[in-house]
Amino acid sequence: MIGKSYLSDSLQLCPEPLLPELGNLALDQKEENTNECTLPSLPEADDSNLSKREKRQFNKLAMKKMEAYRTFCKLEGFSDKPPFSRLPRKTLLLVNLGYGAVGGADATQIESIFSQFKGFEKVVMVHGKPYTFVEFRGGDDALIARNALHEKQCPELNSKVLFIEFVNHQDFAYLSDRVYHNIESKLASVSGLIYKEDFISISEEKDLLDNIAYNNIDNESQLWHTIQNRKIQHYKNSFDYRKKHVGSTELVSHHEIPDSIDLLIKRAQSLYPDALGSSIYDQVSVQQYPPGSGISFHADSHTAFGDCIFIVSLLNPIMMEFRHPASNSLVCLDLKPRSLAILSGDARFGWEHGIRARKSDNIDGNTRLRDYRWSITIRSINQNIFCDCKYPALCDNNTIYVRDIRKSKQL
Ligand SMILES: O=C(O)CCC(=O)C(=O)O
Ligand SMILES: [Fe+2]
Repeated sequence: MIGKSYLSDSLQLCPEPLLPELGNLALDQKEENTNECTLPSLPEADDSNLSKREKRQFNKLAMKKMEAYRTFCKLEGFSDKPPFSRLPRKTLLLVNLGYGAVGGADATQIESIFSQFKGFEKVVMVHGKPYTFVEFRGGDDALIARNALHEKQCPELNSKVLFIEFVNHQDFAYLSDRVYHNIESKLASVSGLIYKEDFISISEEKDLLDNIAYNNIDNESQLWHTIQNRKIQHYKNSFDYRKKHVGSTELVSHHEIPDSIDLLIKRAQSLYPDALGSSIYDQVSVQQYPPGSGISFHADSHTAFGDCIFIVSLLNPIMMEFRHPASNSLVCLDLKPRSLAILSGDARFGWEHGIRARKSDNIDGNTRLRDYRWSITIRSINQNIFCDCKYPALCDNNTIYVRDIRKSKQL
């Protein structure tokens, strides 16, 4: 299936693309002091060979295209710079085709169009939005599909003309994942990541919330730090977020690890002895995430902490994402309340993890509003303050700061 060009042969003599860079040009030019993408005046169809009818057709389409691009930018909040790429990317954005678009289509229809192209992976529709994302295995595959369909009439869609752009999938949370048929295959794609639901019971969760998490949260006691809108409390050993290290004396928490958290450590160690070993887990951070808050992508300091980190989630679910700079992969893991996530091996050292600061998560195409979520992150201390992993991009072993600490401790 190759779409027919939407205009007559005479117009096809125009240099490609037919609507030259309208979208990109339009969206690159932002007027100062407005939140909206502003678009330049429409290009004139000035080919003197064109009939009046063809000129009208051209202008009508140019107008439609501009409106679709503007709507997309507005709905996605790209007021500064639209996320379109001039280079081929594995993700295509169908700017004017979605649930809410005029002449909209459903996922099956779109899938049947794109699955005819090599490398097609999946269609991601966004509820209530007039655009759709289509993922391919790679940019080269996506390029072939775009060349065949962009600005062409699509016979399967009542001859609708599609406008298609490349986007970087990491700019859109709901694009992040590849297709995983089950949670096991998803976990297998992030080596060293272990995930277990119902790690604690409902009554244990309630006890942890009442006695540890809610404890003094509204009281501006010294114990709580606020970073990126989330509240943090440390036990036993504190973490200095500015220096990205443990051990800064003014921040050392003098609070012992409560028994109820100690119990979690023992349980996790007995369930996963291979991953957690017999290390001493003596750095605990309790964190509250109000809706809209998150934690930037990061790999926990390699030189501050030991080989394994684990996270117990409480109260409400949240989407955590894992990003692998070496392969540009992104994997989403919906962390359910009462679950346990263990980051060991590659998941600990070679992947970054993070939680986007937003008010909802997209779960299988549905928007789920966020609510308050708590977490307990448990780590051991890397006593040597040294790391020889194979991920220099994520490793702090050679930073001047870490070298200085080693020197000062004569390590
Ligand atoms: O709250 C979480 O689930 C993750 C926390 C985390 O990654 C960290 O504190 O380093
Ligand atoms: Fe972390």
